[in-house]
Amino acid sequence: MSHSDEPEAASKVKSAIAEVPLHVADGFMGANFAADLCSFAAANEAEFKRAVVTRPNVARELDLATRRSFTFEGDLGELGERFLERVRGAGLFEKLAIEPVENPHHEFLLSAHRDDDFFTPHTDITVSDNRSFLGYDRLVTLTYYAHVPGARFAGGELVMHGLFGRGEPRVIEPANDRLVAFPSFAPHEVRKVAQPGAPFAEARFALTCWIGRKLA
Ligand SMILES: O=C(O)CCC(=O)C(=O)O
Ligand SMILES: [Fe+2]
Repeated sequence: MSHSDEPEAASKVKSAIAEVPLHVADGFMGANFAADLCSFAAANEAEFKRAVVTRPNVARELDLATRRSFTFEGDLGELGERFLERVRGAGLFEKLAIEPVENPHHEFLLSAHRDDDFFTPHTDITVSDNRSFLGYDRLVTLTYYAHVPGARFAGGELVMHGLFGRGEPRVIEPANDRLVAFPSFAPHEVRKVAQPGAPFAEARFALTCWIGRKLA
């Protein structure tokens, strides 16, 4: 490559990384699974706790200015197995152009966003000072959305941001039975949900599954 090619080559790299890969699959699990997930969440309402955040040197912290929602960190039982079975056959690493990992680690989080809940822009990775907290490096984030028919909520869109503030934000509705997959390093946010007075059972439920590589 001649010296004069460099500026153009550099700008290609920058535009290539401004938009990160994203895969959206509607009807990913089927209506029965979505309904089962909503029933499971409703039956376990008492086990949902205020969501926490991780930051350098702090493994878990309540920070309601950054993240406001409720999360269930217990065992999902057969729902987790059903989900993973479908994920394994879906070629999601390939769809995101990420090298698949042998024997990956999976982590689940079931969340409920209710009235006024949100998650400000963030990435799902841990680096340097907080890398050891999880015991694995997150590579792929999956979010699967479910809510009961007629759930009264507005907002709650997932917004994918370009890297370094570049590119156009991509706005994805949390449609029932929709899967969204993206590299865990991608900045994203959950816009505020509005559902004044709605019961827990009508929350915007999301099953997040992180797939990653175990730390050596
Ligand atoms: O619920 C969503 O749409 C995404 C949640 C999220 O970003 C997370 O749990 O890290
Ligand atoms: Fe996230």
